[in-house]
Amino acid sequence: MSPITVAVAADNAGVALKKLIAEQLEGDVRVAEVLDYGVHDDSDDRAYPRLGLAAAEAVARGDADRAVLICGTGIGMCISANKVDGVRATVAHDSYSAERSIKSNDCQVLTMGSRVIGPELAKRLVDEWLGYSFDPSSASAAKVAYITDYEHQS
Ligand SMILES: O=C(CO)[C@H](O)COP(=O)(O)O
Repeated sequence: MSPITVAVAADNAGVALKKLIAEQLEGDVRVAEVLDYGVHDDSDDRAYPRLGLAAAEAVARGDADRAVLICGTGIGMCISANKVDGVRATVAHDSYSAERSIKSNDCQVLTMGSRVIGPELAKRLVDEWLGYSFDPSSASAAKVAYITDYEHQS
């Protein structure tokens, strides 16, 4: 896989973890570029959908290949990102879910909760997650296509 562009975003609950994840991504040879959609410090109290939607829209436009979004639980970021056409987002705080989010579901967006997961585990999951890719010839592809078809109907 050639190096990819990863968007990151967080609300003020997740900004400290986002900084750690962004630093790790910037030092990873599998990542060509990190696009940071904010917030940049915890005095910025913009609500999570504003940040998460901006990053998810970057994925939908093709400006980013993937995104890592962080709030207190990861849930609000996940709900927000999934509202953007063509974006599949998941909360994952364990290795197996992070893996299957790519291999089964072709998710472009991983969300995590800074109040749920510790920084070292979060960094490890992101490292593993970068190593997975979706196989469009797999049996999972038709299942994901069903979701995309539904999205295009509405
Ligand atoms: O975790 C969040 C949303 O899922 C966010 O960081 C905090 O949201 P709040 O509990 O509504 O303030």
